[in-house]
Amino acid sequence: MSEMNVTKATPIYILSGFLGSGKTTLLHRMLSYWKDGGLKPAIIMNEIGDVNLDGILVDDELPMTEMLGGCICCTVRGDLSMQMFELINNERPDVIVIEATGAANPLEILDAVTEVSLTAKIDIKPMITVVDSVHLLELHEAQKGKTYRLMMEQIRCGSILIVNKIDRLQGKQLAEVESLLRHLNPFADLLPAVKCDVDLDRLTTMYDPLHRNHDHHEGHECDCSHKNHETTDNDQEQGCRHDRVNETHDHVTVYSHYFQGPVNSEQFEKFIADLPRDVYRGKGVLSFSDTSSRFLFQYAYREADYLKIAPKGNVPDVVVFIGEHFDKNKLAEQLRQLEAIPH
Ligand SMILES: Nc1nc2c(ncn2[C@@H]2O[C@H](COP(=O)(O)OP(=O)(O)OP(=O)(O)O)[C@@H](O)[C@H]2O)c(=O)[nH]1
Repeated sequence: MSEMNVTKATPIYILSGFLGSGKTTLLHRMLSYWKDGGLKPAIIMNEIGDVNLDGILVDDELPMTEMLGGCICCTVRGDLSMQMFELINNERPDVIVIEATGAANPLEILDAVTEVSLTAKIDIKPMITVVDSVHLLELHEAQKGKTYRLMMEQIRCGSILIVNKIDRLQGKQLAEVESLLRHLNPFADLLPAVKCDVDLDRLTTMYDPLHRNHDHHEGHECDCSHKNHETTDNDQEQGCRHDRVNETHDHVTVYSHYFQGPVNSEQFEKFIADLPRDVYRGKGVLSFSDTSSRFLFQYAYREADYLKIAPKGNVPDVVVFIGEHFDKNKLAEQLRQLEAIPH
């Protein structure tokens, strides 16, 4: 067993939410909360532009990695693994919080973050989406455009929805926003707030950390302006897609399994072949009891791929699965059984 297998997993919080919704406001609250609790948080800030104005206000003593000039869900995505690996190894933070750009597609961020599981032991916490309640109501009225579609995506992927800026709502508008959010994402917890002032004890402990909501049929819809997406007549169609999506509130689950020891390759391949259809993505680094090399494992659309690798440093043996509604306890049990087989 490598040393990494016994080190504690670093909790990772992902803050999603549309531009100006209040992510940085929440980030500051979370950082103060952890610091007051004697913990060392680290920050990964992502900006599409080349300057990180939000970062200027972050306490100098806290480790911060700035990923500028692109969106972590697409253009600078490849850098995330390395940056997070270095942050964990060099700074040994107690917790990492990632503030994504408002234009980022949340499932793509999740996919990028799970890649880090292959090099460092991490515990991906439920995604927190900050919703600008006023902006949501406005966009919902129009029900079209990329902004609306991306906001819907961020709402669907959040396990916790912070219903922010309620000071700017009037009359029955809060009830209206809450009902809309419950309709769009019946699985999430709603936390109404002004300036993201929520109970952080609750925020950091609530919910099953491995469950999220998502409909993956939507595909990648990053709204980064630098990617030159054009607004088309299809934007009207996206309003229709939104209705379709509402019928299928799929519940995205991530399961990371850090192996205690090598497993038999044929049995592992059989386990993969028998994976439920609801598991649609897998990746990992594996040591097999019957091969001398280690392997990088990839799984997508029911195709598995194994590539011989010789990773440098303490790379854990791990597999990560992303899917909808699959029973992660069952997968965990099956993998434990594979580990228990004598070789
Ligand atoms: N009225 C009101 N304003 C708020 C609230 N929360 C945040 N703001 C303001 O909204 C603006 C944007 O807040 P940020 O926390 O920077 O939002 P963000 O999501 O990080 O913004 P980007 O980094 O541009 O994506 C700031 O001027 C905040 O002071 C709120 O509950 N009510």
